[in-house]
Amino acid sequence: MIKVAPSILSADYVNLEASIKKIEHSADAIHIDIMDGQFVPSIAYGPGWVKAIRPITNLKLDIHMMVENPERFVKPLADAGADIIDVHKEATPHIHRALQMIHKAGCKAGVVINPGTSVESIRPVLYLADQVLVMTVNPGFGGQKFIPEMVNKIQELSDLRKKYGYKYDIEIDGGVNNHTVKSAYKAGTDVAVAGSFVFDNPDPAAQVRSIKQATK
Ligand SMILES: O=C(CO)[C@H](O)[C@H](O)COP(=O)(O)O
Ligand SMILES: [Fe+2]
Repeated sequence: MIKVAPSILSADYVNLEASIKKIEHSADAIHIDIMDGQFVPSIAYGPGWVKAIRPITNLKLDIHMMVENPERFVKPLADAGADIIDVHKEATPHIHRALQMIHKAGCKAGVVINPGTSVESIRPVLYLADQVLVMTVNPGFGGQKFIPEMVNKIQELSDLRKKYGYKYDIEIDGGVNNHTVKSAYKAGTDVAVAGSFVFDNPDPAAQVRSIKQATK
């Protein structure tokens, strides 16, 4: 069964703790999107939020940095209590160094690729990755439509993992619901991020369970 990391980009910002408590027993991690208004048009969250969220849940915190030169925020995020830090290949000329910095800071390291970026382009750093996040929408906003063509990349990553014994988890983010998750799971996805499908509903925990149920 797939693991689910609800994205709090779609949660109730004023009652964030209550939103988190609703999914705490059905989810496997919390996905926190950090947006800088440069790499993506929106602005969202930051290390201060991670620090505030850390003590209110035991769930792992999966931090998706949509930030130019993400190296700047690795240490502040690790100090704030991040478990996994995901950096975009497109956001730095030094993706290898960024992943090394994340490990040095004591966190798991994720590499993220946009819909327009190939698996081939991150081949040289796959041996360093604890997670590969395949964007299934263009980053920056919740509530967009899943791009089915991205499933080929999941298959490619799954094949490479098998062939070379890599240890990364494959995560997807964007437009995930209890239908779109099916083909992605079949191709080898381990973790599904879901924002609007989970939180734009009066029963977020049931939504998380329905994603899991769809992959049983
Ligand atoms: O990184 C993201 C957008 O850039 C998000 O994680 C986003 O919250 C996904 O939302 P949805 O499940 O509604 O597509
Ligand atoms: Fe995300």
